Amino acid sequence: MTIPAQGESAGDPEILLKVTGLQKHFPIKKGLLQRQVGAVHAVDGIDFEVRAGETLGVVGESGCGKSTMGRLITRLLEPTGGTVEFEGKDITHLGMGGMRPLRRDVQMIFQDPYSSLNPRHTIGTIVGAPFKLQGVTPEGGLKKEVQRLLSVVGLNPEHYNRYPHEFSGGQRQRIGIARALALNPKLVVADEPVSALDVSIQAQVVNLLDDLQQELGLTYVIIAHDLSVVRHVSDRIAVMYLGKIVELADRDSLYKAPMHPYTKALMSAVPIPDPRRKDAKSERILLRGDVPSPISPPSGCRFHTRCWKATEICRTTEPPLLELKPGQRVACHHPENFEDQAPQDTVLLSVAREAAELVADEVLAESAETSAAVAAEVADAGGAEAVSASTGTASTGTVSGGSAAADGADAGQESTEK
Ligand SMILES: Nc1ncnc2c1ncn2[C@@H]1O[C@H](COP(=O)(O)OP(=O)(O)OP(=O)(O)O)[C@@H](O)[C@H]1O
Repeated sequence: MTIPAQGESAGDPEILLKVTGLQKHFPIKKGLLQRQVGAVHAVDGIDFEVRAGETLGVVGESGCGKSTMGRLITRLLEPTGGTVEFEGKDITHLGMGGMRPLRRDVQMIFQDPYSSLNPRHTIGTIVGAPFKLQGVTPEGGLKKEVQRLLSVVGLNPEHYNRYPHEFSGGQRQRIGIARALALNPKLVVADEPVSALDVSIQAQVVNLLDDLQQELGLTYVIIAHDLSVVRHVSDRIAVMYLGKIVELADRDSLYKAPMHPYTKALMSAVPIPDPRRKDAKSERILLRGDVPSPISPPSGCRFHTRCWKATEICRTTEPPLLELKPGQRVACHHPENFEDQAPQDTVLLSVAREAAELVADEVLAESAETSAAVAAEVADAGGAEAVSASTGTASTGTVSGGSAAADGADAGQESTEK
């Protein structure tokens, strides 16, 4: 599968889904007259595209708006603002009739295989329901097609007449997948498809999704709260925080050199097995507190209340999502592994100083070292970016303000020189 570079033209046939300025504000109503007194800014202006045949992973902590985004792009929810285009057609406000053909092309797999299947229906009825709803009779008859779908997802077609409670969690999720595949969709949105399953079963279901993609040429948007699930299956990853996309990059760039501090924090929460580092002590970035309320999100950069790099500009000015490196978009004034976007702003906010206490010195040092290593690589490639990336190192040193970070920056410098 070849994926074209980012930023291609809007009419690109490779782009299956295009989302522009998408918003969902849930009104908060009070009193007898149910007057609107506020709104939950669940999704607050996001832009991205999904290319045919790719897997876009969407990650972020609970409450960041991932499920709402999934429901908006499958049109299970009506957006408050922005547009959704599917195969170049604006589907943002299509009514029931207009959506009918699209329901075949876009399917959703839900998180909870226990509650998403009707316990009173046999799996034959459940998997066959999409045909009935669309008024389609499959070639060879409904029963035969349902049995074929069951075997495609690795279930015994003879179990056609059994009920959901007779299956394990992993098997039930396979039933959900068979139902989603029934009408041969183009796009499948999977909302936390494995988080309700045992860890040992999770890999099986993720592998099944991967195999089905190869066989059927599916396009996926896979939503997960951490990076461990999407890591192996995604071509690109969007990181969401409080209703916004803060970083969107191809998988390898994101893992090699995350640019948003939030991405870095999410990544440090997932231990990555690396035999070369088996003796190294694993350091983690701890995020203080919960995601702030989406009813009144923080001003400027929404992550500034938990970020160890936050300065005044982060509190006052919202950073736009910019493509700072090819294939890597980030919304940050002081990105990791890259040139500082607001180098004049060096005084840390007090919240950032407190957050830095939670970020181990070793992490800050390692952060500086990675920045320098990336700078060296870019320099090897002969890009002018090298200069900026080393400035990024300096910025990490500035942020921590401590000697450890300065040492880290030095260590990084050393590794650049080597
Ligand atoms: N129907 C609704 N009415 C009001 N608020 C809602 C509604 N659905 C979601 N929200 C709120 O919108 C915000 C985003 O929720 P959403 O479920 O999209 O987040 P999420 O990142 O998917 O989290 P989780 O992984 O916990 O599902 C949350 O604060 C949630 O409480």
